[in-house]
Amino acid sequence: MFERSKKGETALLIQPHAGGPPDDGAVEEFADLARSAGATVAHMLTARVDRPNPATLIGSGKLEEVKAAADATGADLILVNHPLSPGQERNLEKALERRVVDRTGLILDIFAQRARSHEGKLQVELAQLRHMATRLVRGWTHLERQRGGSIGLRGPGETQLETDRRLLQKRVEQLQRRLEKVEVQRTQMRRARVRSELPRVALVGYTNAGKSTLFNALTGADAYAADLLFATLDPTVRRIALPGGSVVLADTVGFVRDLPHELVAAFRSTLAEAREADLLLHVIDAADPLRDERIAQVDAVLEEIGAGEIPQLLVYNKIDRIEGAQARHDLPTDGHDHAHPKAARERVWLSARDRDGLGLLRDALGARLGLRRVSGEVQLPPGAGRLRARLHELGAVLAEHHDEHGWTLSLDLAEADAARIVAHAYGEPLRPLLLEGASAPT
Ligand SMILES: Nc1nc2c(ncn2[C@@H]2O[C@H](COP(=O)(O)OP(=O)(O)OP(=O)(O)O)[C@@H](O)[C@H]2O)c(=O)[nH]1
Repeated sequence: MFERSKKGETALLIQPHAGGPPDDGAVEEFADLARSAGATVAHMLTARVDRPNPATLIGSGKLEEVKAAADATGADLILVNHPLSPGQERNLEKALERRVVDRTGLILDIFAQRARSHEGKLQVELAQLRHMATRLVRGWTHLERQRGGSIGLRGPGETQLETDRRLLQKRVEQLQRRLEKVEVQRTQMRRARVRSELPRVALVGYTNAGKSTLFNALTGADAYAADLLFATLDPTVRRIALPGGSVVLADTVGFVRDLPHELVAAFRSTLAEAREADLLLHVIDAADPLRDERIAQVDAVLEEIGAGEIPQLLVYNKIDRIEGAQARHDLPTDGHDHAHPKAARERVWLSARDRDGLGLLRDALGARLGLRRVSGEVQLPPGAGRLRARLHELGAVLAEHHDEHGWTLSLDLAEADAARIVAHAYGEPLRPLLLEGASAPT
């Protein structure tokens, strides 16, 4: 649905900052975002804005400097790492004679490129239209047409910009109705999963940390992973089998620092996967020099979406990129380190790409979720053929004996599977039989 520009645009980046020196991490992250949208970064400028200019955000001297740098580097797009009002955006475009896109516009563009599911596409289109609606005012210069640019205009942009507000409003309403329907379906699916009583685990983490790669490694699914930001836009949900039973694993959207509020709202149903999880697997790029900052930024977003209190297991991924690093499992430390309050959290160090350390993660997950195995003997009446077949399918049958009363089965299986199969599919009476003979958890 969303086409990438054939030829990458050349962008000049502006990093506004107040007081003190500019934050290098923020500048680098913004450059990553720009590249992720398909732009070539020609130049970066910082601009001190202690007292933001209401018309153009940056002062007139800086504006001249930006214009000169843009001319010298042949930049055809200006990206500003700060929210711009529609008026500021317009004034800057006029002064710089180039298209200007703010941070939210850039992130929306990336989301538009990466949306995979029907719901994800609807969510992005709605967020883009809302962002755009405020900019549809008289005097729009349509610079993008003359210059053939595309960042910030992909998705619905090309056609909707030329329509009037009434049409835009109609489309917004239509999208809202469709989304409501999809959200109802998603909620029903989630409820069904809750009823299945399986523990729910959600992968969260800074964008590009390796969530999709880990999801694929754990599920064997061939979901899309790319060395670009936001490869994951739509959560993929799968059941995975652990030694002590099954859990439901959800992949979620990659987080960035200061996720624009429009996007948090647009992705509320997607983010609900994280909010409603029993445990979060917080995936971290262990080789990222800014990894501690990233952890704090993800924690801040989790806090914002109401998932701040959900227990986490930290997964330090990409150990193959750290010399001498080996897969390992650090149990949570009891002593509370005040300088690093999060230092006490449980961690697993692994490489999702090389599938190194996955066993440690599976065991840690099982232990953390209290997954246990049960074993014992159970007698099945002759009519319980389906249950017997199901138990065989699960590999739960160690031995069996058949006589005129039916089957006597010697079983070993996950407690959750036992409870689920027996209680839900075949009626309560069989449950005590199985659990009576249960051995101590392994
Ligand atoms: N060296 C190395 N690279 C990895 C590892 N895991 C993932 N990657 C790479 O990191 C990049 C990002 O991986 P993804 O799985 O798409 O990351 P993500 O967290 O899902 O990204 P978003 O969707 O942007 O949030 C890809 O190029 C992966 O191949 C790893 O263990 N080692």
